[in-house]
Parts: sequence; C-alpha cells; structure tokens
Amino acid sequence: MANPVAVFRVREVSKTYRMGEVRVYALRRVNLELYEGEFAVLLGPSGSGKSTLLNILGGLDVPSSGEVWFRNRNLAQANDAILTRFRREAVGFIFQFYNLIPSLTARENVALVTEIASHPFSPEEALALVGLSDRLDHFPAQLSGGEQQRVAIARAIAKRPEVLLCDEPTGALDFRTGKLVLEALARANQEFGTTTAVITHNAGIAAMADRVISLRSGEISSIEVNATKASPDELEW
Ligand SMILES: Nc1ncnc2c1ncn2[C@@H]1O[C@H](COP(=O)(O)OP(=O)(O)OP(=O)(O)O)[C@@H](O)[C@H]1O
Repeated sequence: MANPVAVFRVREVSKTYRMGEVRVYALRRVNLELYEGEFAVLLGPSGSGKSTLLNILGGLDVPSSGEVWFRNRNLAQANDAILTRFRREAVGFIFQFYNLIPSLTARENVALVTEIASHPFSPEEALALVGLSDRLDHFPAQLSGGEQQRVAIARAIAKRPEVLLCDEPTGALDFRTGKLVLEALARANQEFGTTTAVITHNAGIAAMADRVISLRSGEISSIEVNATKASPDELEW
C-alpha cells in the first residue's frame, strides 16, 4: 500500500483490571495503526488481550490510559453519547454468536439496522451480498449456523460502516461454513473498502490478511505483512 491512511491510531494504550490486591494488565502500552481498506487479522492465545483491543477500537470500552484516535477523534476522551454515535455511524460488529432476534426474519433482523442508518443498503441488497437472497423470510431457527452468521454480517455491513470489527466470527462454525463467512467478509472489504479487523485463534485464517497482528500477554508481539493474500477458498486449517 502506497502511503496508507490510518483510520485508527492507538497510542500507548493500557487497560488494567483490579482483581482484589492485584492489577491485571489486559493491554500494556499498545501502539498500533489500522489502515484504510486493510484486512487485518489479530492472532494470539486466550487472554492475550485481543477482545479488549477490539472493544476499545469499537468504542465498547475505554482504555485505562493512552489515546485511541479514530480519524481526528480521540475515543479515549469521548463521553458515552459520542461513543454511541461513533458506534452507530462508523462501526459494524460481528461476534462469535450471531445475536440475531429469533422472532424476526433475516430481512427484518437487517432492517432493524437499516431503519436507523443514514445511507444504508436495503436489507435485500445486504443479504444478497452475503449470498442469502433465497433466505430473506427465514427465521434464525430455520437457518444453519453459517447462514445465521452471514445474516449478522449483512446486518453489520448494511449501514455501510467505515470499519468492521469481528471477534471470532468463525469460532462456532465448521471449516466449510467458516469459509463462506470469511468469503462474505473478504467481499465487503474488497467491494466497499471497509477497514476490517478479525480476531481469530485460527492461524490458518492469517493467510487472507493484508497484515497479521499478533498479541501476547497484552502486548503486540509481531506485525507481519503478507506479500500476497490468499482467497478464503484457498485457506487450510
Ligand atoms: N472485566 C474484566 N475483569 C477482569 N479481567 C478481565 C476483564 N476482561 C478481561 N480481563 C482479563 O484481561 C485479559 C485479556 O482478556 P481478553 O478477553 O482481551 O483476551 P483475548 O485474547 O480476547 O482472549 P480469548 O481469546 O480467550 O477471548 C485476560 O487476562 C482477562 O482475564
């Protein structure tokens, strides 16, 4: 990437929790940029701080110290109202469990978001992007796990967020279904230039990233740039 533009700049960010007498560092003086349009994979063992970092980037949590810049806004200093607006306008979240509303169809689950967004895709367009045009009127219980996750992706991308933050999006899925979900994420990244960060335990997924950011004990232990990216259907794990 020539002169990449940083969407996020994380500066000396620490997050600590007090557990009785001891202070636990979930993150320790982390410095990081996420660049416009990139697909970043965050790898690291359980407890290394991946979810804490993603939640801070997405404005779901705030650091104990340090700065988190989203473009020209310091999220570390933002109040709840500003963080809520930031999340609503700029961020699509995808979690391991799909968090769909069971009494609503796929189309209606996506419509919940498109109704409050300023320039959304229609639910039908968003569901077409993830290959679910033939499942619009299915309820979550009538969909497979991978299909439910793709509805969650449609819901996240329907408002055209600048960033997509995904915490173990394939964690509950088998290999084949996981690949369909990764294809949907790669497509949103490529077609709309959505900056995407994906947490995974699965090192096999790293091959589809522009950059692989590894965490260990609350610190970034390495950042690797992939010279060539694999497409999801080439991944092995
Ligand atoms: N609310 C909390 N109170 C106390 N400690 C916490 C809290 N949230 C996270 N931690 C601790 O912070 C550290 C980092 O947690 P985090 O969930 O970010 O790790 P992770 O890399 O995402 O792990 P996993 O892969 O298991 O989800 C862990 O040691 C965890 O126990």
